[in-house]
Parts: sequence; structure tokens; C-alpha cells
Amino acid sequence: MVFDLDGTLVDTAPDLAGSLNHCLSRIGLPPLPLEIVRPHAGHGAQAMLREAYRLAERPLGAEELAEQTACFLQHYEAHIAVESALFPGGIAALDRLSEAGLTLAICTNKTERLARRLLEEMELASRFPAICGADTFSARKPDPIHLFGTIEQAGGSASNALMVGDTNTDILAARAAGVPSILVLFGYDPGSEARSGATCSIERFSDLTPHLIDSLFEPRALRVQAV
Ligand SMILES: O=C(O)COP(=O)(O)O
Ligand SMILES: [Mg+2]
Repeated sequence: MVFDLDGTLVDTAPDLAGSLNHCLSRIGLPPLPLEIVRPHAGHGAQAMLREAYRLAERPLGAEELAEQTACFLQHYEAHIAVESALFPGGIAALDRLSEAGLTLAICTNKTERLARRLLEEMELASRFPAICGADTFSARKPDPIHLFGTIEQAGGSASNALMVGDTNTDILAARAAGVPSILVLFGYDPGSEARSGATCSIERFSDLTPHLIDSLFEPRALRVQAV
């Protein structure tokens, strides 16, 4: 069972917003409120910086973007697990799935180093035999190479794996790999494409049960009949 990290398992938006606002304060811009930052939190440091400059109607050249991205990542690494927390019901869901015999893995577009650091600081790393980031393989989500590599590192096979994510990037990777996908609706960007592309969606972690997972592996004909 492969989890995306930001916006799916962990609500990292407060610490990402903190690092973004640190970068904005250096150039005299006021901090952005969390609710403005949250929808962009799953798209990486550069996307968040671009959006903040756009909102401030301030031009952003390649050199400044590179310099501010470095500043963001340095600040973020040092403040990665200050306010970040599992979404409600996350621990119970991980316990429930492990007890049901599922192997858990992480496939994130954070760098592997940052993902490991976050999970270690949250004392979650030991639950995941595979923690694979944007730089672990030759390509990142939505390329299925990232998901296939994660499944292999966790000792699984694509025919009995599934992906849980919060953005279309996750759903596209799952579709390209031919694995079922579950879209979490409490994440950062459950846009319409992700909603229509996912095999199913959940409103809360308590909906993520072994029964739901079993239903995703029933023969398609049975599922269609059930509907
Ligand atoms: O950092 C990002 O770009 C997004 O990370 P995620 O893949 O864990 O959502
Ligand atoms: Mg995400």
C-alpha cells in the first residue's frame, strides 16, 4: 500500500507556509495566511514561491527563483516537523492496515532526504520499508517509474499494490502503473481530474479499511454489478 506524503499522510502545510513566509520576509513581503498557501502546498517549493510572487504582483526571474528555492529548502529542512502532523485518524489507519498484513510504503515528490527526515522526526519512518522521493529513481510521479520502484523496494508487485494520494499527480502515476488509486479528499488539491481518475475517494482516514481495499481488487465485473 503506497502512500503519498504531503497532503495525504501528513499535513505539512503549516511548516511549508512557515518556510515560504521566511523567504517572503527577506524581500519585505508580508506573510501569506495558511489558507492561501494550503492548496499549493503539494506542488513543491518552486510552485509555492511562484504563486506567492504572482499574488504580490512581483516579477520573479530565474536567478531569484533559484536563490529563494535554496533559501526555502534550507529553512524547511531545519523546521520540517514543527507543526506538521498526521491527518486525523492517520495512526489508527496505519495500525489497522499493518495489522491486516499490508506492507506500507511512501512515494513522494519531496526529496528522499527530506521525506526521511520528516518521517524520522515524527517517529514514523520504521513503519515504511520503502521511502522513495523525487530523486530516488530516474523519474518522479506522475511517471510510473517512481511508483514501480517504490513497490519493488517494498518487496511487492504492481498486481497487488495500490496508491493513496491527494493530487492528480498521484492518480496519474497510479493509472500509468495500472494500480488502483484512492484519492483523499482532505488533502491539498483534489481537483476534478483527480476525482474522476481515481478508483475511489475517501473523506477521512476512518474510511480506509481492509474491506475497502479488498473491494478494489474484486474482478471488475463484480464491481460493476454491485454498482
Ligand atoms: O513536495 C512535493 O512536491 C509534493 O510532495 P508529495 O508528493 O508527498 O505530495
Ligand atoms: Mg501530496
